[in-house]
Amino acid sequence: MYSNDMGVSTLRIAPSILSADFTAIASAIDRIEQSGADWIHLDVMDGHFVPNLTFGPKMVADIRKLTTLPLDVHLMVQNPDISIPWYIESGADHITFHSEACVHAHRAVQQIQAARVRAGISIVPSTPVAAIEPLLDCVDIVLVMSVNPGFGGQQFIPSTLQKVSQLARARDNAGARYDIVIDGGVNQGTGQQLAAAGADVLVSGSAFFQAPEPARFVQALKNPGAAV
Ligand SMILES: O=C(CO)[C@H](O)[C@H](O)COP(=O)(O)O
Ligand SMILES: [Fe+2]
Repeated sequence: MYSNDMGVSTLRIAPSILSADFTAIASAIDRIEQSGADWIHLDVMDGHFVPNLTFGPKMVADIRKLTTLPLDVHLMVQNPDISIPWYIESGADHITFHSEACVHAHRAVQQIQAARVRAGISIVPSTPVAAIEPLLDCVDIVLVMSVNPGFGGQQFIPSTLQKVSQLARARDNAGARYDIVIDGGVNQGTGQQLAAAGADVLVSGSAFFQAPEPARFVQALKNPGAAV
């Protein structure tokens, strides 16, 4: 559920800099900090796993110097085990990689956690939750893609909601501890549905950077249904 005993929202918001102006990254980080958001989501794309390229570990290290907010690195790269050490070194707090891109996913989770970084596993819209079931007792984050990865500003895929409920139920039944993070097409409408289904963290790129008042936007996502 997305509120605690005191009725305070426990939903966390992770703006993605994918929709920021990369020539003005410090001002984008400032916008995120001023908004009251919880994490900064950093989309690393390699042009192979997804048909787009973004940035690498230097950008993550440079952003690390600007903020103490948790840096949530989303690796959309083939064979992430090769590059995981680069992102550990660059100061990431969380490293999430794709199940579809990594043969030895369990080993990659151990590699990340051995560096005291939170480890996440992600699935694209066509991958079922069952594909990552053997990892659910050891990961810190499950990132469910609600669009096909590669680009911001796409439309939310509704079948994601069922995956979120399935993951929330599986966690309760097993006493596991992962955060359920949803990435792609999040806005106030889809955010409300995702919160009700059991999401813990909402990533928002285009909607966050288009919002005229980022702090108001973050509050509205955290408190679905409330007038803010
Ligand atoms: O991983 C991603 C794309 O692959 C981005 O994090 C995601 O798409 C966020 O952008 P938006 O909120 O505009 O959908
Ligand atoms: Fe992402």
